[in-house]
Parts: sequence; structure tokens; C-alpha cells
Amino acid sequence: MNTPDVLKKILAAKADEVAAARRVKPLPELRREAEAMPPARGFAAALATRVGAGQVAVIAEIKRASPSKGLLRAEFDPPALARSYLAGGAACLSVLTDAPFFQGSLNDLRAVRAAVALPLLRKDFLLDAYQIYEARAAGADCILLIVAALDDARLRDFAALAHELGLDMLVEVHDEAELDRAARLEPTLLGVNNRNLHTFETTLDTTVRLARRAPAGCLLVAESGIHSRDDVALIRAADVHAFLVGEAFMRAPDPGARLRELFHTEG
Ligand SMILES: O=C(O)c1ccccc1NCC(=O)[C@H](O)[C@H](O)COP(=O)(O)O
Repeated sequence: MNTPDVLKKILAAKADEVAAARRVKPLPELRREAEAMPPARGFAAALATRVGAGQVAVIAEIKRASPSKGLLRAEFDPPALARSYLAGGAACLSVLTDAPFFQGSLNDLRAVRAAVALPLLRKDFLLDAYQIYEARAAGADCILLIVAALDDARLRDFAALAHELGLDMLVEVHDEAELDRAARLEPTLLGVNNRNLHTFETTLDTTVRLARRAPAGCLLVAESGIHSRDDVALIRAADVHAFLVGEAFMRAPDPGARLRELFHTEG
């Protein structure tokens, strides 16, 4: 699929999906499940520990398909991918749970939770508090808040709910105006998506540019379009040491080995 404003399409489908999910499992029941979960694993802390030790921190993504690239990996076994990433040195994992556009599911997230102890990001398009409870109940440790998809009130409310449920948040921006809105949340983790989610245009210059005006004290994560060691070096030169990578790993025969090749010199 390569139509303009895919984000708008995804959000429209998501609203229908959430309404359907609420009919199957009403919020009070889901909330009880979420609140009965064991404590979340520190997603932000896992990244900060690596970066604090002078290492790169990689969030390795489990994504079968994407709107911009279509099918990325025919043989798709989320627990096996998670184990491969663990062996390759990932600090955390990101699991796509959107079905219509990425061919993912909450079951993928549950299966990965059962397979490895690494902290997990639920990668989806959140527009309703219901999805935050869903994330917690399925074993996520972190949620994604896409600033382009949320007004300021929802950003604030979702941040408060994530905090209440013990979840970390990756607050994602793509331009200066979004960065200024995100900064008001004083985020611990700030993701810079190199991909424009309306048009798919992807350039690493986005991270380089926005890194210069990122608020002090937050940990920056460069997201999307990272394919080579030169890409990694360019981003590290901008003083960004945490990365979220999907396609480059998903297309590799051994994703964990590819992670090691891209990010580590030895091992
Ligand atoms: O990946 C897409 O095509 C896409 C399209 C529209 C909205 C979001 C999209 N992707 C989500 C992501 O941000 C990426 O999965 C993630 O940053 C990894 O990117 P990559 O390494 O380029 O697969």
C-alpha cells in the first residue's frame, strides 16, 4: 500500500478495532486483567543502562509486514525471533500488534513475553485508553505515544495512565513542532521517527536535526530507516545511542546475527 496519509487510514481503522474489542471484553474486565499482571520490566532503564555504560542500546523490532514495504518476512515465528534478538544483544524488543497494516497481533506480544525476559514495547497506534490496558494485560512494559496521532490532552492523559499502570512510554516525534509538544510531557524516552508516517519519506537527517534541540535529560531513540553500519555511525555522531530497527533485521536470514553485525564489533 502506498497511498498518501497512511497514518490517517490506520487511525480510522484503529478506532473501529477498539470499538469492536470493547464489545468483546468490556473495560472493567480488561482493567482487572491489567492490574493483576506482575510488575513491568524497566524498558527505559534497560536502554539507559546500556547507554550509560557507553554501549549502543538496540530496540529490535518484530514486524511481519509494513504499509511502506509490504511483506518483510514470510517465515514469521515471534518467539524464535525474540530469542535470536536476545542472542544478538538487543536491550529491548518492539512487537507490532496492529493486524490490518502490519499483520501483527496481541498474541504475538503474549508469545514473545512468554519466550524472553527482555522488556517489550507494544508497537501500535494508540488513540484510546483501552489500548493501554490491553498493552499491560498482554505483558508489555512500554507503550508508544505518537505525537502526530494525539492531541495534547490525550497525550497528557495517556502519559498519566501509563505511569499509573507502571508502563514506560516512548514518545515519538517527527518534526520540530511535535518535539516542542512532546517536551511538555518531560519524557524519559523520546523517539525520533525518521519516517514521515503520512508519506513514508524516510531520512536519517531527521534524527540528526532534531537531536540538536532535544530537551536535556531525555534519552533519544532513533527510529526507522537504519540499514548499515554507516547509518549507525551517522546517528552516533549526532550523540544518539539508542536505536529502533525493524526492516533491516526482518529481512535477514538470522536477525540476531544481523543485529550484531550492525551494532557490535566483536562477538
Ligand atoms: O513501517 C512503516 O511502513 C510504517 C508506516 C506507517 C506508520 C508506521 C510505520 N512503521 C512503524 C515504525 O515506526 C517502524 O516499524 C520502526 O521505526 C522500524 O522502522 P524500520 O527499521 O525502517 O523498519
